[in-house]
Amino acid sequence: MNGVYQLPLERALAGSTAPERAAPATAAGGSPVLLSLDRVSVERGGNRILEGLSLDIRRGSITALVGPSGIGKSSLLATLNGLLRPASGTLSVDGIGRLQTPASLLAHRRHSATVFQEHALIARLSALDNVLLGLADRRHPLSPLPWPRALREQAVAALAEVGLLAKALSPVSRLSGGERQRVGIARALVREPRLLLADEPFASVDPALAERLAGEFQRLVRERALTLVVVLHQLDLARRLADRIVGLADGRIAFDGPPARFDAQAQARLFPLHPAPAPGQPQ
Ligand SMILES: Nc1ncnc2c1ncn2[C@@H]1O[C@H](COP(=O)(O)OP(=O)(O)OP(=O)(O)O)[C@@H](O)[C@H]1O
Repeated sequence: MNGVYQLPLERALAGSTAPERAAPATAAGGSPVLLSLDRVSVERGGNRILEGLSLDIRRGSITALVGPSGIGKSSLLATLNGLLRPASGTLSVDGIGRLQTPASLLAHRRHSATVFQEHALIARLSALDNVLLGLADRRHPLSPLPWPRALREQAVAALAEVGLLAKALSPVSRLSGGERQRVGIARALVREPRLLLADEPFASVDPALAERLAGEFQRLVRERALTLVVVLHQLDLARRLADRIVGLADGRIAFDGPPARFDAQAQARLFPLHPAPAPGQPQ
């Protein structure tokens, strides 16, 4: 019998398996820096796409990365995750230092998790098994054994956290778009990351659900003392969700400030081909 079906779901329902929460983060402005980019340049396919980016990301903050399609937002996210090595410049992480050695990269990646636009789930596997994949680096890659009980309980707790416990054993192919996105979020949360990266996490859900999920991200950041960097195309949502907006244009940071300062002019500078709508018009 697959170990999945022996799960102590009742315990999770009673909340007894929920991991201990860290203390809530303090206000973003006064929090220590978690991650620091110093004159980072990034190349893809031999082309330089980001040039000399310097950026401090504070603990407990929510940063929205915005900018035209193809400008390098996903590449910047992959750089923050340590998946993409800068062509020049340095990335430093609190408690680890400069990410220069394989060991420092591994330590950073262990504390990071990414939510992807297309969920990157395996449709034939259950929601629970997909969440467990988020813990793939916590056991031997060739292990033929069922997942250890402690990891399965962690996965159940992560599904409970996003309100999907009832669908834990359903194949992902039978879940709605919003439910799949929740599985993707649970798969990131199960890693108990301190840095959560999200690449257009609301791209395939309707506007009402996007609002709700954005609210859940805010709650998770607050309750789990997470730091969130999220790539968003929906600018209105970026304004409501984030406490800081970083806009990319021409390979550089063209805007960096609170949502209140991301006005129509700032928006028009980032998106010159798409003039800002008149006040009251949808974006
Ligand atoms: N694996 C890759 N190999 C080569 N070039 C790539 C690769 N991935 C992305 N690029 C190129 O790097 C540039 C930046 O891409 P990236 O996906 O980071 O942009 P983006 O701002 O996230 O775009 P979008 O908003 O459309 O998702 C683009 O010109 C893209 O074609």
